[in-house]
Amino acid sequence: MSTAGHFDRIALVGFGLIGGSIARAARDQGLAKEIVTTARSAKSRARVAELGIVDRVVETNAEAVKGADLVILCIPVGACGPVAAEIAPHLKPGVIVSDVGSVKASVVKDMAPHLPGNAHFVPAHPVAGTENSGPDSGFAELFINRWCILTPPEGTDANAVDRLRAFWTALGAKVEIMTPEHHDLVLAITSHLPHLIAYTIVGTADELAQVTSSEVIKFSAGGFRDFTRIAASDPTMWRDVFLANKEAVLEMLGTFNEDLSKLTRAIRRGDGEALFEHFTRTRAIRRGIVETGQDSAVADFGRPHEQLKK
Ligand SMILES: NC(=O)C1=CN([C@@H]2O[C@H](COP(=O)(O)OP(=O)(O)OC[C@H]3O[C@@H](n4cnc5c(N)ncnc54)[C@H](O)[C@@H]3O)[C@@H](O)[C@H]2O)C=CC1
Ligand SMILES: O=C(O)C(=O)Cc1ccc(O)cc1
Repeated sequence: MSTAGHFDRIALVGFGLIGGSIARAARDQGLAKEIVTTARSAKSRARVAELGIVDRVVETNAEAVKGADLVILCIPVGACGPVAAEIAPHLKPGVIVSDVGSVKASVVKDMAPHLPGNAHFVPAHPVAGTENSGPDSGFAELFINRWCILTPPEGTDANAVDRLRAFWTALGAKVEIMTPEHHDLVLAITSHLPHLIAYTIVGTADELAQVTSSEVIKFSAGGFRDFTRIAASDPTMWRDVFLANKEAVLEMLGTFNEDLSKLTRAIRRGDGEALFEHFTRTRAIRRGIVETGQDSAVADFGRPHEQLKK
């Protein structure tokens, strides 16, 4: 089939938020003759079958990938290496193998050694998501107007990269290519550190002696409420992200702590000028994001398709 972004058989290993969203969008856009997915427990297989989005739901990853032209691992980054080893003997020659992990260098390092020479490995990260997980959490519009970053290792077949780019474009995403290392540095500051800060502050508020938990809930209308959404994100996924992107996160955390110390000092010294100057600069950054339409990734979760396109 030569239609851009189309594959005869797509195998999704993992049917959670991202796997389920890819399945819904690919089906809506007619991007595959057949979509197969893995669901490991009998309960989740029954649920995925009931949803009626994919053509087949199977128990093992080996069975899912057999005969597939595009295989996408939609599982926590820590599971990508072992799953690559598990599926390798069952891959069709010429298959494109990809993933959706939030960290890229570790996924490349963990997966690449297991994949056969006749498979094309094109790692990907759709920079789009929510705090929800599981088979019911996905939606077809998730990737519309969001970035999807591809990090193909040097020497990857250009045609395979083009085909995966066309696939993500057909799902509604804007595609950019960069190295895994650069991806991990950028995402450490734009995604991983914000999640760590949210996990920290919600935990801190929960442990306060002077303020009760019921007061925290009652008066959470300010910034705290936004942090609680992020801090509700999947624990397995985020444990793996911080273990896998350790170096870049620690580097960004060092800079963050220095900047936090500067603001702490300004508050202690009553330096209103320093605070005002800092807040003015950050307000301009937010306004720049809004003007270029980049804020929708945060603001649009859960909105119906028609609103998302506006
Ligand atoms: N949640 C988000 O907002 C985003 C997540 N990502 C990345 O997408 C990947 C998947 O995340 P979600 O879909 O959110 O998670 P999820 O928790 O909704 O789904 C993950 C699925 O993988 C399955 N799974 C785990 N280990 C497996 C294995 N060894 N074999 C087969 N299935 C296995 C789980 O049973 C579950 O169904 C992660 O690597 C994450 O970093 C990327 C962009 C956004
Ligand atoms: O829920 C949110 O605000 C997110 O930031 C979603 C998200 C989580 C992980 C990613 O790698 C990309 C996007």
